Amino acid sequence: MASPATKIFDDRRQMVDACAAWLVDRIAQTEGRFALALSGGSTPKPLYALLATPDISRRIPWDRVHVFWGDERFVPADHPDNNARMARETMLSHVPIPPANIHAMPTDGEPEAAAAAYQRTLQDYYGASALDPARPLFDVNLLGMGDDGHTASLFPGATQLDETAAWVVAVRDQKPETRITLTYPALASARTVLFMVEGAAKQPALTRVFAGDRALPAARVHADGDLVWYLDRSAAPAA
Ligand SMILES: O=C1O[C@H](COP(=O)(O)O)[C@@H](O)[C@H](O)[C@H]1O
Repeated sequence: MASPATKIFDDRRQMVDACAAWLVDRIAQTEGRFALALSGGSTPKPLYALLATPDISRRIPWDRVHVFWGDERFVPADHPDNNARMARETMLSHVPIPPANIHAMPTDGEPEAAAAAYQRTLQDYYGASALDPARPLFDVNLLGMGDDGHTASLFPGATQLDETAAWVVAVRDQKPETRITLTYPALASARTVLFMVEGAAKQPALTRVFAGDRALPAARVHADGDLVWYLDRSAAPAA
């Protein structure tokens, strides 16, 4: 990876504060609809909770914000592992976002059909079935990274890493649950891709990602616009 923009914070609190402030500004500076792709897992929870606090939430024009997900565990919407449930509980149910602006991944029926349905949702929003790098799908795509270097539900060695046509695919070979994930072309279609990574457990993988080790899925993410890493000091790559 060629010199990613990296911001390193002393701790998680500082990282989350900075990320929220940046996001609020970015939404304010954007005219019309604002498409925000969310990640799941544990890392973004404090960010979502902060965005829902009255002081921050009132500065966000929620009626203009549309939320999507980069990936989802294929479990019922009320399951504790459901990424959209986490975002609803920490943020979306506490802010005045119109329900029609919440575009969760479906998790019923067959995973492949659900992935195809979500691709149609994205294409309807985008207004085209082919991505144009000059007109990104997302204003901001928030991503996380697992200890093994996975991002969204793109895991090391998975066949989905090679997908170049579909925007959304099913991931059947991960345990314990099947997943749905955006593919690299869709993840890249963003004015800003912002990774948030925290904790010493991620430092070894992050060191490899920053060294350009393409075996780790996070290392292969590009952005049509900017790609930025927000890290806490314990996750920061070894020099
Ligand atoms: O499984 C997932 O893991 C990654 C990283 O999660 P974290 O708990 O280590 O923060 C997350 O970005 C992804 O959305 C999620 O489905």
